[in-house]
Amino acid sequence: MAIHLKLNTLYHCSRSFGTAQPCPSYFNLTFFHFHRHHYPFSKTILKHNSAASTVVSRRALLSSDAALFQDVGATVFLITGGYSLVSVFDNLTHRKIISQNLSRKLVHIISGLLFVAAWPLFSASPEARYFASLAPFINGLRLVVNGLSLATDEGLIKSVTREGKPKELLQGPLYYVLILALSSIFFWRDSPVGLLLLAMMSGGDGIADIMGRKFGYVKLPYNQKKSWAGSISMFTFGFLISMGMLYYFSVLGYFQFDWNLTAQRVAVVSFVATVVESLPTTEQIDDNISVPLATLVTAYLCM
Ligand SMILES: C/C(=C\COP(=O)(O)O)CCC[C@H](C)CCC[C@H](C)CCCC(C)C
Ligand SMILES: Nc1ccn([C@@H]2O[C@H](COP(=O)(O)OP(=O)(O)O)[C@@H](O)[C@H]2O)c(=O)n1
Repeated sequence: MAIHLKLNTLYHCSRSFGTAQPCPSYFNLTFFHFHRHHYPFSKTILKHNSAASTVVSRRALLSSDAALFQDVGATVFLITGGYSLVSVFDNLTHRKIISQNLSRKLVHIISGLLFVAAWPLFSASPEARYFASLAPFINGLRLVVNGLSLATDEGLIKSVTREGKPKELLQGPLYYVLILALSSIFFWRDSPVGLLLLAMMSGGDGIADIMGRKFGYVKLPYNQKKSWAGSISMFTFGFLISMGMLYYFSVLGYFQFDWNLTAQRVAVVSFVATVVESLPTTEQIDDNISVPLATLVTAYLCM
């Protein structure tokens, strides 16, 4: 009789615990399935395996608890951070230190980039991505409740809308947080596509607005509402932020890149996203949908 040890879910948590060790997903604890085969095995070996499996299962349970606490802590940090960010910019707008438009754009840039930068705080458990998505989903709920005027959070409305109308929360800001949530679920730390998508939406598109409003005297020939300064800024900063994000995650061990090839590919992705953002289609489709979509398709085709 042979013992065939089948571990249900084993996840190597190199980062979370500093050493590569088996770490099960906490909701999908490792269940040891013993399949008895008809091979001669002495009781001693059976006892040894049984004792060993008890040790491993205890360690697995401990590491799964640690992973759960780690993910809950990181989620609380993100949610708290999101609320704090909005209230800081509400304060700055209220005290007229910055304009409402600049406040919205800085929240647009900072929230998305810090959200992604915080992904390594989560454990290596398969469920970690869902915990991370809670922060944008909870903010989305907040945007819907205030956008439908079921509640009135003046600070939120002032710091993330153009004209201070609650209904505005149901457009750009809501699409934005939904893209954050979906990117963490479908791409997470497993694919550079999600990083590029958020770098272009948060960093590139956000900076295009700031630079375009400030220096956008020369308009684009095909779109009088957008300018060369805005688009060139989107391409340049979108590229740099994307490369910075890829470098950050590669230093943490999530990816390894051929940087020359990657730079060329990211340049193509940034260019396509910039062209899409410059098109006169904002009335039909929000930039917070068109830019991530263009980035996603181009990154899939060339990354
Ligand atoms: C203002 C925003 C989008 C509007 O975009 P646009 O219409 O100008 O193109 C961003 C809305 C952000 C949201 C209210 C808060 C999101 C917080 C995020 C999920 C978590 C950030 C955590 C970090 C540690 C600060
Ligand atoms: N490529 C771009 C993007 C924005 N902008 C400037 O930024 C303003 C807001 O751009 P937008 O309509 O894309 O703003 P959001 O939809 O991102 O909030 C535009 O009206 C332009 O003044 C630009 O000049 N060039």
